[in-house]
Amino acid sequence: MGGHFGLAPAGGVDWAAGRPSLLWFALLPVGEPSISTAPQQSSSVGRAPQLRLDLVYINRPQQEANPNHLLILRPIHPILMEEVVAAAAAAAATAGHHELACAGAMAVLGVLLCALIHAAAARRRLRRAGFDGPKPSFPLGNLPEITATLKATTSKNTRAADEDEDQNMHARVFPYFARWRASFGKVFVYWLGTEPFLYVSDPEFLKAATGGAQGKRWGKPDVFRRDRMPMFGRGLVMAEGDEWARHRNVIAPAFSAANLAGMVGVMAEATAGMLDRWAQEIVGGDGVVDVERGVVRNAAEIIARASFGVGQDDGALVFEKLQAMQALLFQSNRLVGVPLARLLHVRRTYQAWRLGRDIDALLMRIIDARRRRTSKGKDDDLLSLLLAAGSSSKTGGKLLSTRQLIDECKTFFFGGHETTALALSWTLLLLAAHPEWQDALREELETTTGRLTKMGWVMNEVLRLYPPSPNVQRQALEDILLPGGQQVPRGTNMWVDVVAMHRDPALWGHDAHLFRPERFAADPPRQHAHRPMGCFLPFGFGGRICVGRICVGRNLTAMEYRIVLAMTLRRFRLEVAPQYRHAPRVMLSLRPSAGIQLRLTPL
Ligand code: HEM
Repeated sequence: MGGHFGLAPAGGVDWAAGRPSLLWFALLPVGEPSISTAPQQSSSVGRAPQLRLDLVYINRPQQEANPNHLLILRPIHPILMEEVVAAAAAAAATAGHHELACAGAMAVLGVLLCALIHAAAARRRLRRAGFDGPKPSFPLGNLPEITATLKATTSKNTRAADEDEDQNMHARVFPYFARWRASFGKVFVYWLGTEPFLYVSDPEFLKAATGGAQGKRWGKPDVFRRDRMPMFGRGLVMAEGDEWARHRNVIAPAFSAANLAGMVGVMAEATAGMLDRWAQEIVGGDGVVDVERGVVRNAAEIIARASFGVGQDDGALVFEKLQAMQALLFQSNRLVGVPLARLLHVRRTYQAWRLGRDIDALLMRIIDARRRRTSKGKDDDLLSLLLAAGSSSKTGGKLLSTRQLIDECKTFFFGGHETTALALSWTLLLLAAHPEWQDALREELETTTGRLTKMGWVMNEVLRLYPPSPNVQRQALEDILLPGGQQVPRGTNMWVDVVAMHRDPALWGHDAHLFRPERFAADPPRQHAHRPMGCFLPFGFGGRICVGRICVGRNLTAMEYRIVLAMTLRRFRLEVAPQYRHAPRVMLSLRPSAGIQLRLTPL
């Protein structure tokens, strides 16, 4: 893909005169003397070196009287080309009215062409490397098949979390992957728009591709970065390289067990409130409550209070706006990877941007207020711990900037509450369907003062069957050579199908679909001889894992899980309500899309 490509109006049409027809444009190689001589004027627009778009006005010697405008496009990554469109529009805004329209049309065409060239080249490289997969179309890739298969599956909700009915959970939440897996195996390539994704549900392949030194060759996919920017900013989830390592070093100690102990009170108080509301709700009724709604709301409140406090300053308002943003972003059914698809969601993007701006301003006020009073040591939330950590000698005195602190607060909120809430919600459902495990956990709570072993097994088993993060993604930062000789080209995304791996009978046995927490007693997932490493990935893998040598979220999740579950089991007996419909669905997370209705009987 060396050199440039030029877009020039064919047939001598002078589009600068305001009568361009997009169909007339032809792709011409630039660099031939007859075309690229004597540029009269050149404007380079774009914000980063790889985003260069040169609008070059040339005079062909043989067409002195009819100057053509030539747009030179460097073959850059198509996702970045959306930036180019924005930049081109900005540049064109300084020109006359019709020039604006022409520049816009040229830019759109340029983006599409660039994406087409890029996708075709990537497809060739992947096929050469031996990766097969369903045939994509341009510019949607395999999205039409994904949408059609999903539509055909959604009506098949079953009544309860009965294991036999749930045997095909993977095919229910990822019907397209199940179908392609049957044709192409556990590793194949599919396309979201013009973005190639290496689908992986084979732990051996995953280990070969990302284990050891290979791990550093993978980053977070660009294609999701922009979509998730309003949620995570440039916080830990999205940061890369040295910046990521620095953030992680500052943040990790704030999540230590000792620091989190100060949050037990917050968790217990919020949970008591939730249980009181449930107790009131069932008085005089049929005893049925949608526990998922309550648990999600409770977890959001806990993480907001634990992160930046909601009882003072503008905390409550930030919490409200973060929730509004989450609702907004969840609605969006984006055409991921499709060039220019963002332009179809302009209103929503604008709303998210405005909410983001308000949230940032409020958080900035909170941080400023904290900076003024940290010396008094009044607050024990994560924000204060981070402010304190930044000034400690252990971190080399490196403070996170206000901007970075804002992004981390948002990251904790979006990364931390829903995952924990979903783990708890699915747990309540499975315990309601398995009263013997409710009894076992109650007994453990009565008799044990230390480690709650059985509760640990239950948590692992729930995360295996219903992983709140049903997939983990990466993008190759460079060409990656696999031990078998295959090469994954730079820029290829990887989509690790956690649900498929967690429910694969070849990895977990013929009862893989059954709720059997005791399998984690005899068989800890990372130690069993016949089970490959990396077949249990609820928190991701490698350096970016949520639960790693340096813990980020696990301590908080584990503590909240224990507190909420213990308090709930002590207060109520749980049964699956007749109105419950089992409808697990992937909406970023793996959610019970019709809620979780349980009958609660006070104990
Ligand atoms: C059951 C609960 C949770 C689950 C299932 C979960 C899952 C995950 C997953 C799958 C990843 C991506 C890992 C990868 O790319 O390999 C991740 C990363 C992350 N999680 Fe969690 N998480 C949970 C709880 C939390 C909590 C409570 C917090 C913080 C308040 C949190 C903060 C983060 C952060 C900051 C990252 C990015 C780490 C990095 O890139 O270095 N998570 N989590």
